[in-house]
Order: sequence, then structure tokens, then C-alpha cells
Amino acid sequence: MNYNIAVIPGDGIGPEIVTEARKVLDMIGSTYGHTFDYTEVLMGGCSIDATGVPLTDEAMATALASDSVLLGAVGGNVGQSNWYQLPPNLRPEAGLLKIRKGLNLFANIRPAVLFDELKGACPLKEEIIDGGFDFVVMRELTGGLYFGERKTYEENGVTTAMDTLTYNENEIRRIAKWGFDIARKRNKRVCSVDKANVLDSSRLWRKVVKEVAADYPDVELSDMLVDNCAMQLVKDPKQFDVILTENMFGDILSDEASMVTGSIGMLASASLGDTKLGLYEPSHGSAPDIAGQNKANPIATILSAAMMLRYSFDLEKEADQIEDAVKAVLRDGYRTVDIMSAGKQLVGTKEMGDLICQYINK
Ligand SMILES: NC(=O)C1=CN([C@@H]2O[C@H](COP(=O)(O)OP(=O)(O)OC[C@H]3O[C@@H](n4cnc5c(N)ncnc54)[C@H](O)[C@@H]3O)[C@@H](O)[C@H]2O)C=CC1
Ligand SMILES: CC(C)CC(=O)C(=O)O
Ligand SMILES: [Mg+2]
Repeated sequence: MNYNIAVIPGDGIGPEIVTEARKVLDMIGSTYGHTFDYTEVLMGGCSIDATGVPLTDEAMATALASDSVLLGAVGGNVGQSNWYQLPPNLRPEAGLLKIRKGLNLFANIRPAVLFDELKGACPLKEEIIDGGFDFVVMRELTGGLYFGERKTYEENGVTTAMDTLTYNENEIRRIAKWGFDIARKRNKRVCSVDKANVLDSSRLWRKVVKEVAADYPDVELSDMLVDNCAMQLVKDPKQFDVILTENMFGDILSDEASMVTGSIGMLASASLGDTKLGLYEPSHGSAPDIAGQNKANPIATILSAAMMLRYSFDLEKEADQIEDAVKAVLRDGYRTVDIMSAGKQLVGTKEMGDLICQYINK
């Protein structure tokens, strides 16, 4: 089969990690007789430099016409630049928000799995991670605070800035169904995370999630406040199967979840909607502090490419083979610097990609 993939390398480490994911896709393609045709698309800071905007209409049209989208990361240097003072629609991240909304990708799946091979890189105590853990963060992706009305205004000589967090019941219902459907294929437990003790949007969230739960009597539902969840993730990650939550809470909790798996460089992600067209990207950002140094861990992007094969193209066997190759490379002791521990062999971005390709055919 032939598949058309829109590729968005983006900024910072984006081009380096996407190169490795493409190598792995090509290796799996040549093994199974699939062809992946790539069309490169600009988004983020590189698009602003070239066109003046973070995502052009033409780039969006290319993504819409593709079978699937592979993304590295976008964004500038948080510590050292004034990027945050640009108007919201001109920040590199605005391209990402626009493409998620434009492709109607409201369901973001971020699997947090502790590979046996990486227990040494996990900061949690041995008795906590004994037996490993495997949960997913199911994050609503096109609503909430990142898409609400915002403004900065002067009143009585005082500058005030405002962001709004809005959800309607339909947006909550459709993501809740995704959460319960995924739980049904896993260990049948949904933990819905909100801030219903304070926020009206969370009170509605909790009510609608309970209504949806009535259609899934085989799935156990629990509710948890987000501050407690942040704590429980490091106290006892094994308790979770599917964490169902809104956009900003899911953004923050998934970064925390990544660290208990060993590194942010390990956490893959799939953004999906009502069609087979999905956007696949690592959960991390453009990591400007290590860009261009062959230090970035490409595994989150490579595992995201495996998710593309599974969710957009129904290529289960091929996706399994990539995941097995990643585990085998880790089992044999190869590590990028973010997951390095004593007695292991340090490799760079490119070498990690090459190793995973070699192990696909072992
Ligand atoms: N999906 C996206 O495109 C995202 C973009 N961003 C943007 O990225 C830029 C940088 O944001 P930060 O807050 O620094 O977050 P970040 O995720 O880029 O980096 C945080 C820390 O994790 C490390 N790190 C990230 N990915 C890594 C990898 N694959 N291998 C090894 N180490 C890795 C970085 O070196 C850094 O120390 C910002 O402009 C931000 O808005 C942030 C998150 C997601
Ligand atoms: C633009 C941000 C919402 C990107 C991000 O941090 C994420 O999706 O994890
Ligand atoms: Mg994030």
C-alpha cells in the first residue's frame, strides 16, 4: 500500500527526531512492502521566519489532504527569548493549536508505559514501580483554556490579562466516549480528573462523564481532583488505567507522567478525531537547549510513528514490530543521555534511530 504523510519537522530538535522516525517508517515499509510518501510542511517558528505566520493555509491544506501527519515539535527558547510577547496568533505554538482544531483532533492519547528495561531511569522508588505500570492519559485537545477567549486590557491604569476555560456538554461527551472505549480495550478503569470543587466547567465535566459511564457498565469510573492526581501519579502510578481529563490538566499531567516512565523523550502521542486522519507527535516540545547536538531522544517520535501505523493505517503487526525493536534496543543497553544510567552505552539521536532500524530486521 502507498500512504501519503504530511511531515512537519518544526523547530529546535524537531527536524532531528523526525528524520529518525522517517528512517524507521521506511525500514518497516521496505520490510512489509508499503511505501510512505512524505510532503514536508512548515509550521511554528520556521514558518514565521519564511512566511510571517506559524501555519499557512497551503500548509493546512496539505495536512488535510494527507493520510496522516507526523510532527516533531514547534516553539522557541522559553528561557532566552521574548516569543511570549508576540500576539497569540503569531506565536509558534499557534500553528499547532490551529492544526489540531482545523483537523478536528479532539482526542489526544498519551500512553505512559514503564518499560522493564528503563526501571533504572525512573526516579520513583523500586517498591513503587515493582511490576511496572501502563496507563494512558486521554486528553481533550480542542477546547478549554487554550481555545477560549483571551485578552489583555487596561482598566483604571492597571493592565489585566484574561483567559477563559469553556466546555460545552457535547465536547465533554465525545471525549468521554473515547476514554471509555479505550478503557474497554484495556483494564476497564477510567479515572476522570477535574477541579469540580472550584470550576463550573469541571462540574459539567463530572456530570456528563457520569452520564456517559451509564452506557459502559463494564467499565469502572472514579473521579479525582487534579491536584490530588498530580500527587498520586508519583505516589502510585499503578493505580491508573485511563486518566480522562481536559486540555490543560492533560497537558500538565502528561509531562508528569512522562517523567515516571524515565524521560519526556519516551512519551508518544496520537491526536485523533472522527476520521482516520491523525496527527502523531512526541509529547515534548522543541527542546532548544539541546537542539542541533545529536542529544535528543527520538524514541517518543518513533513510538508516535508506530501509533500512526496502528490508528491511521490499521498496520498492527508493523506497529508491534517497531515497539518490539525499541524494547530490544533498550534491553541491549543502548541509551540516549536523558535515560542514561550506570553500565549502559550512551548513543546519540541518529545512532538510536539507526539501532532501532537494525533491530526491526533482527
Ligand atoms: N508539541 C509541541 O510542539 C510542544 C511545543 N512546546 C514548545 O517547546 C518550546 C520549549 O519548551 P520547554 O518548556 O523547554 O519544553 P520541552 O519539552 O521542549 O523541554 C523540556 C526539557 O526536556 C528536555 N527534552 C525534551 N524533549 C527531549 C527529548 N526528546 N530528548 C531529551 N530531552 C528532551 C529538554 O532538553 C528540556 O530540558 C517552547 O516554545 C514550548 O512552547 C512545548 C511542548 C509541546
Ligand atoms: C502548545 C502547547 C499546548 C503544546 C503542548 O504543550 C502539548 O500539547 O503538550
Ligand atoms: Mg505539553
